[in-house]
Amino acid sequence: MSRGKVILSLRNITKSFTEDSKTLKVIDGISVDIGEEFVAILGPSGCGKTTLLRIIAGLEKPDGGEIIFTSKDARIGFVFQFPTLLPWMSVLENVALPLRVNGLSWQEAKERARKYLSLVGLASFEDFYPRELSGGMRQRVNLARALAIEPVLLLMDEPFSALDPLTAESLRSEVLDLWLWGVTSVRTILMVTHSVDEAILMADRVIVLTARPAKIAGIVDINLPRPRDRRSADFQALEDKVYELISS
Ligand SMILES: Nc1ncnc2c1ncn2[C@@H]1O[C@H](COP(=O)(O)OP(=O)(O)OP(=O)(O)O)[C@@H](O)[C@H]1O
Repeated sequence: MSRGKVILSLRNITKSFTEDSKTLKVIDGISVDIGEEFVAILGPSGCGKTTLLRIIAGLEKPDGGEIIFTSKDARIGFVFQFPTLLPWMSVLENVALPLRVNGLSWQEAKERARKYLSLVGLASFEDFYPRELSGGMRQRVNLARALAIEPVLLLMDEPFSALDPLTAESLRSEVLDLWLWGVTSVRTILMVTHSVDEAILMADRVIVLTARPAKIAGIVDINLPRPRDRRSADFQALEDKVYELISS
């Protein structure tokens, strides 16, 4: 059961890729309702997690099935594993550019960009260039750029996996705080991860996918209060449950 009102329904999504006349079935009938919640998607390497996110984002077309956005405003933000910033543009311009493309004037776009840079703690770095920033700061810019389009749904594809452990940990709690405090437009987060720990630490529900072609192996509800304690017996019991599904 999704939490809050359903904002996105996936109905029997299927997808294959054909290369050199060989067909690779990647997604094999995924159906799930997603509400106003934080959902983590876990699954073996190469099972089709990124493909599923790309299908939801409209970057890839499914072969079959339906994606239904119930909200009239279906704006989607996307945070990739590696920040895709333009090296010749400043931090401010990188965040402002998609807004400009969406029809805002440069002045409006820059004002909005400043707001989101400040939310991710980069207010004083707007004139820096991507090469002058650490990996964690670049990922913050990436996040600000995704948030600045004021999406209802935020898709994140392994957003913390290229960062050192300490930076990853602080960015995880910042993302969670921004979402929990409701200071952005984001109501729903869908995050692909390889980490069971990260999924249970952050999400309301964890969707476990099977090996390719991906089907849903099971969905685990994470009803732990936040901030969560990794050392608690409840956390560890949930880890066991998720690992069981992964190896089933
Ligand atoms: N555009 C494409 N053309 C052909 N094959 C593709 C394409 N995109 C993905 N694939 C293949 O589909 C399969 C699933 O890829 P996908 O990136 O969705 O998996 P993943 O679960 O996100 O992987 P990982 O955990 O390693 O990040 C892989 O075998 C990949 O090589």
